[in-house]
Formats: sequence, structure tokens, C-alpha cells
Amino acid sequence: MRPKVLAGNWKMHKTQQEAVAFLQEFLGKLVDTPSDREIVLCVPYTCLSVLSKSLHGTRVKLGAQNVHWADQGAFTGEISPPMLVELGVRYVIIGHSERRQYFGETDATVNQRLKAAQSHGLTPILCVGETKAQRDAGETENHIFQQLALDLVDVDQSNLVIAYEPIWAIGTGDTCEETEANRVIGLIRSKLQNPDVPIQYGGSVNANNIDAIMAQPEIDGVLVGGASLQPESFGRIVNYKPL
Ligand SMILES: O=C[C@H](O)COP(=O)(O)O
Repeated sequence: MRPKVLAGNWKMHKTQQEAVAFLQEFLGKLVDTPSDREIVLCVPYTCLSVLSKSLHGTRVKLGAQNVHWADQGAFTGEISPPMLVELGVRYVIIGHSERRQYFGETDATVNQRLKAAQSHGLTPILCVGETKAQRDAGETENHIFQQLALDLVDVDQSNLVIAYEPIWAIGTGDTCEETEANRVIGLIRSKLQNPDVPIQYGGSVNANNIDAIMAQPEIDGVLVGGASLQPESFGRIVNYKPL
């Protein structure tokens, strides 16, 4: 049985004070959450230290939103794997489409980041997905297969989560039909050496569509942006009800 991984990606939202206030309310919503679910909060670097302390002794795992491949060095603005490990970080998002689109991440640097994260015991959440133009041109499968082929070179598939995030569904309210997300995720799985890699769906997941998404057999969890910012909506997401 593949684990269910429900991760929030706060992107560039929340000060430390706001993060602590979120957590106080959110933890209260986990009292009856089934134990088969892994709950992760991927927060801004500036919130890691305070949340590391606040999450101690809870079931919520701490995640970051990117990591450099070197342990240290002259890389202004970057954060290394040992820096994350020291703060109790367990997961790290790598290759999010916003990093690829706005900050020049390539499949080659994504691959380097994945291997470095794993070599320090971090579990990467690798994001892949197509643009609207690629989907309209019938290029979805080829694009994703190419991302996987380049990103996963020499990557350990026993310590990996993949998130299928169609770019046109991110932050738009235009959620990918759950059966279509299930289809693409099945295709992603067919390209993996390890069929037990948990594969998430991401893109306008919310409290209203989570039950239908999680009812799909290939979908092992979700990567949630906007709806992870409020304790109420993210609480409902982690407490999804299997249909
Ligand atoms: O990492 C999360 C995704 O980019 C989805 O964001 P969203 O839930 O706001 O659409």
C-alpha cells in the first residue's frame, strides 16, 4: 500500500508570527485524522526554525520549497541540504513550475538538487507538469516523460515523491478533471522503476474537490497551494473522506 502524502506549499506566504498562529489552529484539526496519512507543511525558509520547534512531538512533517546541490559555497541566496537537515526538515519540493518558469530552473539543475537532497536523507517532492499550450498541442505525455527522463537520472526511487501539477491548473481554480489526473499519474507510474513511489496531484485542490481526487486509485496525495494557507481548508483536506 502506497502512503498518502498530503502536503501544503505555502509558497511566499506567512511571516513567522502568522505561521505559528496557523499551526495552533491547524493542530487542533488533527485529533481524528487517520494515521495512514503523512501530513507535510512546505514553508518559507524564514518559518522553518520556529515551525521546527512548534512541530516537535506532532505528526506534521516539515518541508522546504527548494534546496541547492552543494553543501556550502559562494551561492548567494541559496540554501544547502545540511542547513535544512539541521532544522528538522524532512521533505523538500524540487522543480516546482514556478521555479522553472520564473527562476530558470532546468531539468539538469533539478536533477542535481534531487540527488543532493537524497544524499542528505531529505525526501524530494519532484514536480512535473505541462503548460496549457502543451496540453492543447497534444504534448502532455511527451513533455512529462521527457521531464522524468532528465530529472530522474541516478535518482533513488525508494526515497521520492512525485507531484503531477498541470501548470494551467495552478492557482486558477481550473482543477484538472480527477479522472484525467488519474490517467496521467498512471502513465507517470508506468515510467518509474519503482511503482511504489507516491504520486500526488496538485493544482487548485480545495476542501470541496479533495474527496473526489483522493478517490482515484492512482492518486496518492495532493500538493496544495492556496488552500493550505487556511487551517480550516487544509484541515478539511488532510481529513478527506474516502468515497
Ligand atoms: O504547489 C502547489 C501548487 O502549485 C498548487 O497551487 P494551488 O493549490 O494554489 O493551485
